Amino acid sequence: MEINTLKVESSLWIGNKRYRAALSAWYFSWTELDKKNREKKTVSVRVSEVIGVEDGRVEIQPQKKVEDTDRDFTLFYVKRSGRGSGQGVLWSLGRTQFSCPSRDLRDQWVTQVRTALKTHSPARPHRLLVFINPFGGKRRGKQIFHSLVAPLFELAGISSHVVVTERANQARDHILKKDLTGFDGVVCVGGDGMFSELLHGVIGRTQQEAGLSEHDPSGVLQPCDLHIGIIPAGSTDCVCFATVGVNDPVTSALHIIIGDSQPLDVCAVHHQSSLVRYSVSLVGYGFYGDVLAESERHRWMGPLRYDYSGCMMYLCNRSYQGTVQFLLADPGLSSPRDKTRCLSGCRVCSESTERLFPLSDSCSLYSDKLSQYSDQSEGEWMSVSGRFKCISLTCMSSSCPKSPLGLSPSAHLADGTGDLILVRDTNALGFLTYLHRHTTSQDQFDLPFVEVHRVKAVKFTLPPGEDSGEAEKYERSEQNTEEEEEEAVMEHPDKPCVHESSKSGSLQHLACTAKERGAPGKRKTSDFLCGLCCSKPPAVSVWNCDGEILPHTEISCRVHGQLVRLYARGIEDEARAVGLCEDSRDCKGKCVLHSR
Ligand SMILES: CCCCCCCCCCCCC/C=C/[C@@H](O)[C@H](CO)NC(=O)CCCCCCCCCCCCCCC
Ligand SMILES: Nc1ncnc2c1ncn2[C@@H]1O[C@H](COP(=O)(O)OP(=O)(O)OP(=O)(O)O)[C@@H](O)[C@H]1O
Ligand SMILES: [Ca+2]
Repeated sequence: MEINTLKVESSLWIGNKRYRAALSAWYFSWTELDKKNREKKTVSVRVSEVIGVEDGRVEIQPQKKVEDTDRDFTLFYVKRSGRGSGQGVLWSLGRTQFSCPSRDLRDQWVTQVRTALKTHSPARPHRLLVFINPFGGKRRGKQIFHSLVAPLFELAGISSHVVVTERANQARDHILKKDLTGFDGVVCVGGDGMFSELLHGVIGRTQQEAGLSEHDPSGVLQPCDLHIGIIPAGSTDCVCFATVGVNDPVTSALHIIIGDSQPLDVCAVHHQSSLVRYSVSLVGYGFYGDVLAESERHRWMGPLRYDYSGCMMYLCNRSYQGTVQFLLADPGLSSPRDKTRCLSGCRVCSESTERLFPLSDSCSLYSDKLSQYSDQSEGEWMSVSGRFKCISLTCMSSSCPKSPLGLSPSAHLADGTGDLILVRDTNALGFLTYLHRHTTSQDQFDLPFVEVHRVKAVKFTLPPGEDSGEAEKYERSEQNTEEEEEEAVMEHPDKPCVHESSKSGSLQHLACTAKERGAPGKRKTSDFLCGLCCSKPPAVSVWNCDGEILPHTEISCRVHGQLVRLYARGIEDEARAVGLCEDSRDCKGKCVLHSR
């Protein structure tokens, strides 16, 4: 065996085939040799993607089995196994058992691989704090963690402290208040709601420790060092999907183990001078707010509640008035319609890191954390007023299984901006076309009633005279439906349904009079839709903030570039990962991911 600081090399056997194996700072590779010592196929594994090495012949799936033979060792590593249902690459645990000519050589290989991991893959977590929501998604969080993730963490030598939550906000409060010494990161097993708890905990804790207030709408926030990992086990899993490209627990566990690090923009939502919530995905008013509010009444349906409520709210054909003001991002850097995708190693995001943290270097990324806003001129505020089907602000693409390219397919995970999508009032067919384009590769912004802007900040105000009775008012108007309906029948039996008289209402099948609809108590199930839609539609909607309803209508939002870091690497371009596409921008559309 040849050993020097950078290279280890020897002959090894896999089954009855002979190989020349080599370990360098970057790769562990093995090349098959024929009887005449001619080289055949080579397999290379990046050292950064080695999960672990064990003495003997070891299996961990479906159960751990160890055959402690003297001359063997087993290498575990990341194996790319196709594209799954998303845009990214599914990872699984690769395993190869090597036989050495002597025990001594076996021990040297094991020691050298472990040394290479420590030296050349130093950002891996050693200790993690894991929160499992036993009720998220299909209620499989505990099973997913214990059967799929824990064995991988154990193999990689990661110790995890597991908290199975007993109430909402327990994970957030734990991070805000408990001693976190020794933890390299926090992990949630659940959906976007659980991620949001960790996000609020980590940002809040970091600001507390830095002595900064979260309430100043124009204040600077301290970027967070504690990494967040997501093991997807929720209903939408949008954050996982948009940052990894698939929602697969094993893929996410492997990204956590190898210590991948993906910075993420965060939007802070304020009402007057207080912080309301943070968002990384959707801050949405109108349709998406209504869908969420409606879905909360049907939690028992599980993940299907969104489809059901989506159909209901679509049929209600509502729109809302308001004024949206926004601060444009530098159009010279990128555009929401430039047809690019933010992929692993994205140039726009890397250049943003340099711009946001100008004095940073690889050793101290946040050495000048607060300088990011010092030279930033605010720019000019633009304003758009009118009636909207929906208003969406998204800091990332917000791709998810329902919409594989997302709300804004060219949005960037870490460029310090968000995409503001304004969908003006239109007829039902127009809005259906807009929604449907989220499920195909057709451009959803190429519609006359849709506009999209890349922004740094947004403000929303209601029309003058429309008092901002806030979200409770919306709730009341929804709850009072039955009483109001009863009154309508008694007082105005022939009053037409709002859709019948509505200018844009193409939902003629819903047109009916109050008398035809009948009093709520006597209504047939088939009348339910009319009950939902034909009561006086609320003049004010609610804001959906990453799946939570906000308690205020008039809000201001500001994007904080790269405020948190996830154990992820962005969406891997499969072609690039296997060496077909070296540059995500220069593949000339030949690879699958850039052919859109
Ligand atoms: C004709 C088919 C149209 C399909 C349209 C699909 C559009 C899908 C767009 C998904 C956008 C997800 C944005 C991410 C939001 C997350 O931060 C948040 C937290 O998890 N999720 C939700 O708020 C949960 C929000 C979930 C929204 C689901 C909306 C479903 C709409 C279905 C409309 C069907 C109309 C059919 C008419 C006959
Ligand atoms: N033990 C618990 N009991 C009740 N609620 C909880 C508990 N633990 C966490 N929660 C809350 O449940 C909400 C939903 O959880 P989660 O995001 O994991 O699953 P989900 O139903 O799939 O939601 P999403 O649609 O956001 O993906 C979260 O907002 C979280 O605060
Ligand atoms: Ca962004």
